Parts: sequence; structure tokens; C-alpha cells
Amino acid sequence: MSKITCSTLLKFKQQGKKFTALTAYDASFAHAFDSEGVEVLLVGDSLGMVLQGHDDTLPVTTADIAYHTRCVRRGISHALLIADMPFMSYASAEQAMTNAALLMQAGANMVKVEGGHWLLETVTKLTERGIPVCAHLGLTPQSVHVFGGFKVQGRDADNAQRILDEAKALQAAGAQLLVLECIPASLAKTITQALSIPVIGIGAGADTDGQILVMHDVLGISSGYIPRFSKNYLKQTGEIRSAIRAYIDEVAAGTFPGEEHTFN
Ligand SMILES: Nc1nc(=O)c2c([nH]1)NC[C@@H]1CN(c3ccc(C(=O)N[C@@H](CCC(=O)O)C(=O)O)cc3)CN21
Ligand SMILES: CC(C)C(=O)C(=O)O
Ligand SMILES: [Mg+2]
Repeated sequence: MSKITCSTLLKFKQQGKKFTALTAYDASFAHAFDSEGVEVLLVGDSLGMVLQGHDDTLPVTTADIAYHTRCVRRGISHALLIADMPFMSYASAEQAMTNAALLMQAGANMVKVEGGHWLLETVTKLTERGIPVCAHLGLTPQSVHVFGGFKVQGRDADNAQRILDEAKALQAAGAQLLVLECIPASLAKTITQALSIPVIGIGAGADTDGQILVMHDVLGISSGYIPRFSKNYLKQTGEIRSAIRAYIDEVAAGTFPGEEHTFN
């Protein structure tokens, strides 16, 4: 197997082949996930919650993400490695350049940023300067205090239309990948069909091009609240590598996410 790139994922979308993504924060898990065939690994700012024990992702710094990106990079042979840009590390386009450069130099293949229209100029500038961008819409956890909690987004017609418009605009600005988090399945399907770039869903139904989960949820070791869209694959398999294989197989077959993991 050769290295996964954005063009590999684009080909998968065009072929209708579903792909799998997982968060990873260290070399050992990254190596296990990569060698089982997970196509995309994300050093998510979810590490603020699952590694650091915070209630949200806001305390995470660029230095934190850079450290874990260096760790994960050493475990990867094939997977595409995305690094999350933390809260306020891309508040201006200039800050975004500086901080995205640090994450690319730490070993990321692409950076991920949360937001819509306000980010268009930043996405274009990053892409023009050689940094591939994954966009992230819907429940963007860095805005949890604006949303008033981790709540499903895009349920009313106005917000659904805005998210669709932002997805198209981000693609036009140069984004090569899009994550949709916690939106109704029907909206995620519409956006996935409207875009030429691959769309990865989490709590966004079964019709996106790929799926992503937080590794701690897949392995059933998240403390505190476990989102209803996630699935503990360790319970049914009893072994970490088998759990990852089951997740990959169910995504490829289209059986994960099921109705019980989906918002309407
Ligand atoms: N362990 C873990 N898993 C995740 O998926 C995750 C993190 N941490 N940390 C960063 C963000 C935060 N995420 C979250 C956290 C909670 C909900 C949640 O409580 N969702 C409700 C929906 C409530 C509604 O209907 O509006 C749910 O029932 O799942 C969703 C996403 C997703 N990400
Ligand atoms: C859940 C994914 C999409 C994420 O952004 C993270 O892990 O931080
Ligand atoms: Mg994140």
C-alpha cells in the first residue's frame, strides 16, 4: 500500500469507496491504526478532553498539537496525517500562517480549521502558501460557548442553508477536505453530493464519503459523557486491533453509522 494523499481520498469519493478516519495522539496507537488500514489520522484538539481532562477543547495550544503530531508522525507509514489548529491559533490569517507552519513542520500533511465564511481568506492564503486545508462545519467544538453546549447544528432551514453555502465557499477557497460534525443526516447527504471534495462525517449519518471517531470512544475508555453517535468496538471484539478492523469493515460496508448513531 502506498501513501494516502488528498488525491487518493478524492479518487475514493469518485469511486464511491467509503474511507475511515480516527484520532490518534501517540506513535503506538498511530502505528496500530495505520497498519490495520485506517486511511486518515487526526491529531485532534479533542486531546484537551480525552488526554488532558478538560471539559472542552479551548485550553489546547499549538505546542500541544505540535508535540502529539511529532509523536503520531513516527508511527505512520501510509495514512494521511491531519493536525487540528487550536482555538484562537488562526484568529487572523497571519496567525494561521505562523501556527499552521509549525504543525506542518511537526509532520502534518494538512491542517484542520473550524469555521465558515470568516475563514475563506485564511483558507485561500494557507493553500496558496503550500498548506492543504481541511475545513470543519456543523458542531464546531471551539464555538461550544457560542452554541451553549455540544448541540446538533443545522436543524432549522436557515442554518442548514448557511452550512451548505459555507461548504461550497470553503471548497471554492481551496479546502481539499471537509469534516461535518453533528448535523442531520439529510443535510450531510446534500452537502456531500454538492461538493467535489471528500466529506468526512462524525454524527452526520451514513452518507458522507468517510467517517471519523475519537479513538477513546471506539475503545470505550472515554471518561465522562460519550457522544451518542460514537460506538465502542472493543466491547464486541475484546482486542484493540480487532476493534479497529471492525470499525473499518463497518464503515466500508456502510453499516456504521446506524440509525442509533444518526441525528435527523
Ligand atoms: N470523547 C470525545 N468524543 C468526541 O466525539 C469529541 C470529544 N471527545 N471532544 C471534542 C469533540 C466534542 N464532541 C462532542 C461532545 C458531546 C456531544 C454531545 O453531547 N452530543 C449530544 C447531542 C445533543 C443534541 O441532540 O443536540 C449527543 O446526544 O450525542 C457531541 C459532540 C465531539 N468531540
Ligand atoms: C472529532 C474530530 C473531528 C476532531 O475535530 C477532534 O478530534 O478534535
Ligand atoms: Mg477538533
